[in-house]
Amino acid sequence: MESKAKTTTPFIDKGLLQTTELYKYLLETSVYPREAESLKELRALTLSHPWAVMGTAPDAAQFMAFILKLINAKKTIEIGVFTGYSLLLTALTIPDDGKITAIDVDRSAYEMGLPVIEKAGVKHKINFIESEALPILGQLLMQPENRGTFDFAFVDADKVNYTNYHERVLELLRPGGVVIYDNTLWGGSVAMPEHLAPVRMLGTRSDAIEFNNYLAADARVQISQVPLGDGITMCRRL
Ligand SMILES: C[S@@+](CC[C@H](N)C(=O)[O-])C[C@H]1O[C@@H](n2cnc3c(N)ncnc32)[C@H](O)[C@@H]1O
Repeated sequence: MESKAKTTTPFIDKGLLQTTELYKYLLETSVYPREAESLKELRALTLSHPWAVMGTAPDAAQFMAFILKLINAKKTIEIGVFTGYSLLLTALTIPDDGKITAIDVDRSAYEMGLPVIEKAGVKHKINFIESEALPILGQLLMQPENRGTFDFAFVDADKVNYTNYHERVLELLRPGGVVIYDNTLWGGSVAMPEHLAPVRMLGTRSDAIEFNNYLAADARVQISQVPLGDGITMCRRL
């Protein structure tokens, strides 16, 4: 009888980030020494928020700044602002006449980081919209001047909607534009057997697994899964 066992593609194990020490080394050697003072301040301020863990990881953010510069991003959108670490990073990186449409249901967290953003002199680049993201994306798409005009998007909100965001963001991006999704490895739980994954992670774990498979099969984008922070997936619109 034919075996039903799942075949695995042979692979060479180059998984490097196996220890907390290695992650600390990466942060302390390459990330913190190059992190802007205002970003350090915002990160420190955010530690007093009960959901501080939600802030974008500085190593992933540093990579995001690299991409923003590489593609000369000027018109960007962010879904999921929280206290504004990734927002401030984007605002510091794009040119002075660049614009960020930033959407979050929670204005209070944004307001916590706002004094740091103001002090950094980049608030004029930000249009913060307090709302559920999907209706705003729908409104943006109704205006023809927005379609295919965004250089960059960062999506870091409710994972259950990532597929919905992807469909809309792709219509906003210009060809060659980039969207980055955060938390696509969800604490490593995507590769754990379900019974071993912490119960509190199960819902988002299955959202992330579904979304990762969906992106892997999406011929409209070039993708790269980058194991920085909590896992980010970079997609370039073809
Ligand atoms: C992981 S945090 C974002 C972290 C942020 N990028 C940073 O660097 O600190 C997720 C944010 O998404 C927001 N959010 C969750 N669901 C949302 C939705 N449906 N529409 C808009 N924002 C949402 C939450 O209020 C929260 O502030």
